[in-house]
Amino acid sequence: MLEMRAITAGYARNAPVFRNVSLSLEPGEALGLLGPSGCGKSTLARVAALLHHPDAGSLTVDGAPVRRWRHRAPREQRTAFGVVFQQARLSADPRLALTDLIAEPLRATGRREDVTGRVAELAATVGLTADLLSRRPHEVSDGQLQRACLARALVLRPRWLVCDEMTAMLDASTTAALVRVVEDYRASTGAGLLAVGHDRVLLDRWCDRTVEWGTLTSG
Ligand SMILES: Nc1ncnc2c1ncn2[C@@H]1O[C@H](COP(=O)(O)OP(=O)(O)OP(=O)(O)O)[C@@H](O)[C@H]1O
Repeated sequence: MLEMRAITAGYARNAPVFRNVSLSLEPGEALGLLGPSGCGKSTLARVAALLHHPDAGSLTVDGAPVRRWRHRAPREQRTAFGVVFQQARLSADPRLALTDLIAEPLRATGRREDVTGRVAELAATVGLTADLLSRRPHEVSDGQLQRACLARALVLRPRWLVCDEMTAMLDASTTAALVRVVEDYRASTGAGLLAVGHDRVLLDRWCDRTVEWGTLTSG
C-alpha cells in the first residue's frame, strides 16, 4: 500500500504549492491522477517516489513510514520505485549510451553482474534494437529515449511505478507500446502504478481508478 496523508509540499518554505493532499493506492492498483496544469501533480508524484521532501504530512510505503527522501532515503525504500517523467531528455544523462542509461540503477546498487542479461531482456521488452542501445540520447528520437527511460525504471523490478506524463510527448503507436509494457510488467509482478496525466481517455483505459486533483484536499 502507498499512503500519502495530508501532504503539504512546494519549493519555498512559506509558500507551498499545495496543502493537505491525501492519496492512497492499494497494492497492485493502477491509479490515474488528473488535474489542471501547475496544481502540483508532478510535485506530489515526486513526493510519492521519495524524490521530493514534503513540508508536512506522512507517506507510508508497504507498511513502512518514510522518514527520509532523496539520497537520504534507505536503499530498500528508494528502489521500491521506478519513475518515468515526461521529458526523457531532462532525465537522461547525455553522456551515456542507452545501454548504460538502462543499466545505471544496477551499477548504482552494486549489481554489475546482472547488467548484460537484464539490459538485453529489457531492450527486447521496450522494443530497442542493438544499434540503438549503443547510441547516446542526442542520437535517438524522443520516443526511443523514452523507451530506454522506461527500461531504466523497470530494471530493479520496482513494486511501484510512477509515470508522470510518460506519454505526453509521444505519438499514438509509441504511447500504446509503452502503456502495454507497463501493463505487462504489472500483470507479471503485481506492481502498483501512479500515472499522472492530462488525457482522461487514456488514464481511464489504463488505470483501475482515476481521481481529480480537486478531490484530494482534506481542508
Ligand atoms: N523546481 C521547482 N522550483 C520552483 N517551483 C517549481 C519547481 N517545480 C515546479 N514548480 C512550481 O510548482 C507548481 C506545481 O508544479 P508541478 O509541476 O507539480 O505541477 P503539475 O500539476 O504537474 O503541472 P503540469 O500539469 O503543467 O505538469 C508550479 O507553479 C510550478 O511552477
